[in-house]
Amino acid sequence: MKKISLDQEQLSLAKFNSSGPFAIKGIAGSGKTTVGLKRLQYLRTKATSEDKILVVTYHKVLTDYLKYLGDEGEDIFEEEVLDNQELFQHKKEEDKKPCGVDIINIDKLVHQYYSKYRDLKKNHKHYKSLPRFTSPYRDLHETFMQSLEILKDRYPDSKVLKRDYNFLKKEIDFINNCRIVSEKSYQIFSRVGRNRNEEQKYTIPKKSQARRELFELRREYNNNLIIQGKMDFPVMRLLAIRYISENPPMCYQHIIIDECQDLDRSRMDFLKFFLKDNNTTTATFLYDNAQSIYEGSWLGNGHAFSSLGINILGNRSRILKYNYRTTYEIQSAAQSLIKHNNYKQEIEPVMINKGGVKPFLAECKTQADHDKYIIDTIKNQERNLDLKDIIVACRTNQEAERLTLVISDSGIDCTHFRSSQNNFKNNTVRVMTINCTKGLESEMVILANLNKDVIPVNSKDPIQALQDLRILYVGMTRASNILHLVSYEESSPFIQNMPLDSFKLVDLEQYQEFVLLEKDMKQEVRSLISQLMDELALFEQIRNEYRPESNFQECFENLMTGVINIERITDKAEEIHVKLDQNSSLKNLISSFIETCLLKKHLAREEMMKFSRCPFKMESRKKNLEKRYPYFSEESIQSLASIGHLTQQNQKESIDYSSFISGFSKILEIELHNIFEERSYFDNANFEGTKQFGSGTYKLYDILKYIYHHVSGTLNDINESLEYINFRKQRNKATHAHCVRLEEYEVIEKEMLRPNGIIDMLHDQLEKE
Ligand SMILES: Nc1ncnc2c1ncn2[C@@H]1O[C@H](COP(=O)(O)OP(=O)(O)OP(=O)(O)O)[C@@H](O)[C@H]1O
Repeated sequence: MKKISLDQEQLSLAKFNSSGPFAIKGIAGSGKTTVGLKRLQYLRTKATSEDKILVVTYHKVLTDYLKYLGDEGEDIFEEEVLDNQELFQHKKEEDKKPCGVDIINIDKLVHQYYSKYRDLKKNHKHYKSLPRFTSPYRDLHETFMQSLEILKDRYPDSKVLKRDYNFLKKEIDFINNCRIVSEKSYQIFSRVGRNRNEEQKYTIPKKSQARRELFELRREYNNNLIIQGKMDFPVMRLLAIRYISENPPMCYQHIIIDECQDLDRSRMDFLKFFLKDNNTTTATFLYDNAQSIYEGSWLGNGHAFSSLGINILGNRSRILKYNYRTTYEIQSAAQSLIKHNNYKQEIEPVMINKGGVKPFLAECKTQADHDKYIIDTIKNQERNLDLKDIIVACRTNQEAERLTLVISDSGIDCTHFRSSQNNFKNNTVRVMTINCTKGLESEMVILANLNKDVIPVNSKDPIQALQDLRILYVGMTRASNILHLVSYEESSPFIQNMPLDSFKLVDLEQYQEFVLLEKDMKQEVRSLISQLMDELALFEQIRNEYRPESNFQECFENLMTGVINIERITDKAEEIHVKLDQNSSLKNLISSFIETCLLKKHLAREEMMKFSRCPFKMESRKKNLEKRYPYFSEESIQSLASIGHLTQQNQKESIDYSSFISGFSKILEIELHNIFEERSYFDNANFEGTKQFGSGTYKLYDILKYIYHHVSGTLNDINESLEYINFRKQRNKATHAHCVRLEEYEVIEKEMLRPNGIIDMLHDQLEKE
């Protein structure tokens, strides 16, 4: 498991040391759960052995995931937790044993107390037949319809009671979930988050006869359930609360609640009973309203903590806005989903440093094509990813069940993750509903069955549509590197509303072509691409490392301008290498550069050309390139165009590799030189300079992208090169956020040179040799 070094803000939140409630709001991937885990570690080392800590999540799957992270990740953090916090001054020296921790999902906890209530009432004339668990849908539906009939007899002219089952049941659940216990409160209750204009017909006016009838329906239904020995979740929670309000439960010194935007009022109220009543207890709330996916969500629908009697003031409410998880491209697509479907996000995310490939959109014709695409995609990744790094998620459990069978039948190990025990250690593909992916993450996520009328289930119901939009947003933001969106017949309107450039559209025929290639061949192509990337990263690296020394500039420029073909590059490099002092780290860099060049030459010659394709003729190719790269010099355009031309002509024959490389090198030479020129801006350390530098790297990046695309012409899944991702890692911030300050850029640079960075890897490699 990777080591994490928390940023300053995260660390200060993990070690926030005053008692009382404390809220951390943050965008998807900003490290809320990570901070929660660190905070748990911190509180644990500080609390006494009599204390207990409760960690609560909404979903069982997330609970299992946290337990897994807790087990695996005893030392996932780089930093030591500091001592001396006032909060723990009461801790005695001799009491060093760690306190106990309960990690549980909220509904399991509710069920425990409901069971106690059931035991207590086993001889009560009305409550004696309470069931152990919730009843099947069929039974609940039956009781509901009976209760509705009673109400219809009572109010024969009622309009609201003529609404369909889903509408009415949702409203009754809403009343129960919000713990609205009198008709008077219901009459004046505002349903935050509903847009009145568009959803007039879905809102029920305040102080109306309709609300009276609905409230009576709720009473009738709740009573009938209990009398008939049936149970649903909202009523179960009310009974559990009734129990703990009369029989105080075992209390906790600290409570951490992850994803608490999903909790409705009854769950939040329930949890409040578990906090010890003393002046050293803490409650940490971790949440993100953009990921609120349930209608009854309390915070998620805009209610304030104060409405729960919880006061979170001043620096007790903090925001995390740096996205550490996803790539720039995935985050942009998720933002575009939100923007183009008219939803406004509370916190504007800031990308930290990751670049990758756009999400793949595969719009298949039939369900069979859809399933095949998913299977091929998984098989295709087998060499690069473990199966457990892949999540396949869809809207419903029924579809998840079906996909699990289909994927298993193709010989891939795969498990349906849901409410039963979920083992995160097993190396199998994880199939689940998108709701269950909440709080999880994975290298690769395949969102399946994104069809019209599946998501949103009912686009005419704006509340449902908003929930489903957030569900899709949650699903998309689970992917750390690769995201596939797959549909068949007709895609979800959410996707149709997004601009096409948010995705990389999959040409299904070409995809098949790649899938059919031999595994070894694929691997070679990947390795070739990554070597090219390495080499370019190295140029950059050398330049960055020796920026302050003027003689380096000369040396570097010699290296660059002397480039005509690969032999010349290596010769020049060797020349410099000989001249350098034995201890110079530049010497090592150049050694590895030479190694890379030679290796590249060896591997690239044959394979590179096999996979190059370019569909244009020379002149149209040039025009196209000019349009695409308006800031490129004429010479660069000419060279790029001839590379394409050359490679196309030589596609099937043995090729003149050195001409290819000379074109390629020419571009590098020109564009890197341009960047060099911009160094004066960079040295001025002002805003403009950074911007200019940003555009400089952008040029280089675009060349890379072009070459990458070119080399991997037929490969639609251009996601396999880790090096590619690494190389781009530090670029996005300067490229896309035009207002990055120089200091920030320097932080990024340091990050590039951090331990285990590219330089270290090269040194290690050399040492091994
Ligand atoms: N300071 C950091 N440095 C590097 N990686 C980090 C840092 N903070 C968090 N991460 C990583 O970012 C990813 C997302 O973190 P985490 O799951 O805690 O975010 P989250 O805010 O809970 O996300 P979500 O709300 O989407 O579930 C994890 O892989 C985590 O290891």
